[in-house]
Amino acid sequence: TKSNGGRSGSIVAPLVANEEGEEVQKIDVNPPKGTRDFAPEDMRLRNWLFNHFKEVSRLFGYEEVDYPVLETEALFIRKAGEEIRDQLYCFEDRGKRRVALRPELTPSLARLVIQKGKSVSLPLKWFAIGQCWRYERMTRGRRREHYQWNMDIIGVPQVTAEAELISSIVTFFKRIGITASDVGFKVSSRKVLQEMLRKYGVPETLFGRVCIIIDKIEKIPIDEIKKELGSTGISEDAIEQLLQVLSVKSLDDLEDVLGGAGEAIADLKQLFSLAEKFGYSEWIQFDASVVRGLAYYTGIVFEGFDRKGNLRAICGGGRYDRLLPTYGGDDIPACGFGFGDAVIVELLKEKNLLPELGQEVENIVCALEKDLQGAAATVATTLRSKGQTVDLVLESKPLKWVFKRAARINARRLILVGKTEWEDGSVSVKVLSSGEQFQVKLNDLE
Ligand SMILES: CC(=O)Nc1cnc2ccccc2c1
Repeated sequence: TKSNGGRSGSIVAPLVANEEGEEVQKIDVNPPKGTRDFAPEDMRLRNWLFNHFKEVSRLFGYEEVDYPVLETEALFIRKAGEEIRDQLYCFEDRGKRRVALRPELTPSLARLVIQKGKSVSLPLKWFAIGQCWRYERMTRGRRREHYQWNMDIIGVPQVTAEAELISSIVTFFKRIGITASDVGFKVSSRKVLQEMLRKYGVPETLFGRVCIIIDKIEKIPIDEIKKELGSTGISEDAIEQLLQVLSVKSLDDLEDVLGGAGEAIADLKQLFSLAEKFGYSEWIQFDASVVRGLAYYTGIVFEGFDRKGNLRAICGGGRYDRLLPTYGGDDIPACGFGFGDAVIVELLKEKNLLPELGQEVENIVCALEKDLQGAAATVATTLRSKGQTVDLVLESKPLKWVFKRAARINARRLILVGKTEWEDGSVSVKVLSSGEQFQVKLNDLE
């Protein structure tokens, strides 16, 4: 294979002749850089995963929504220095409009909630599974698209909302065989930072930016973090105190630093007590260093991690009470999470929990001679009308070929349409697992 993954891009593609004998460029049959095809086997795994997402969302009473993958660029323009902004897949369309492929779903949710206005009654519990995009300049071979499952609760200010969201993710993990010894949730609240910044007189307007810088605490050297914080105008002393509070190991220690009166402590205590009631205490731990990399979070934030520490965050979410007003919407509280389709598959591979999903067809129907092709079509249609899945052999093929195909598509039964049987409306059936063979009237076949 060529160094560029077989892409014809820069290397001159071989010339091939078309029907008219003209020399044409062989097209690049690979999908665009950073994107994936879903051939049948991949699509079966994707559907298995998404069906679990949907089943959990239904269990929790959430309604499915969706939005265009294309949005105005303005929906995602935030000045907090987020990576998601630097990698926005944006362009000018033919109408000279600035547009973008969505990098996440939450802004679209906010837009739709505002659009619906008074016509919807709160609280709203919505879920979506949508493809999200990013454009990385020097793509490090990283993907430019992934699918995200989102669940959001709009209109509930209490921490019971965040507690329920975490419960839905725990429910999902349990369904696919992931346990609390495989993964956990780091939980904190951005109100910790908010209260610290207030204590040091740092203007609220810097809140988002400070969070984004601190989210990089494990990705870039601490001196770089301090430098970036300093460049926002925060004093050295305040920076020291901030970083100090982020290394606090327990809620009690946090209470010593913040005092017991603040909302951060109250929220976190309530969340941990609700975790008990939801039955997922063993899944969550307080971790003051969790801030998440999206500017709009304002309260509880959480992220799912693999306890072996080999993988990036599995999922993440939190409260975003100020997002709707930033788009000119009413002051409606909200919280939600995003769960990508990539890391979870890596985790399942590591745990050997990937399901074995083969094609499943009940019947393969085949005419034993050319002029019975119509009869075979009738047999297939009769079975299909009874809800039976049928692979109809569409051209005359030797029996050997039919048996091979039957095995490949994992058919349960082979239905042969032969001349003599068909004269009295019968077909012959071969159960492929047992080899059992019998004749039956078509109308008695189910
Ligand atoms: C592990 C992975 O595929 N991450 C990923 C892939 N594509 C994205 C596209 C948009 C935003 C975030 C993305 C994140």
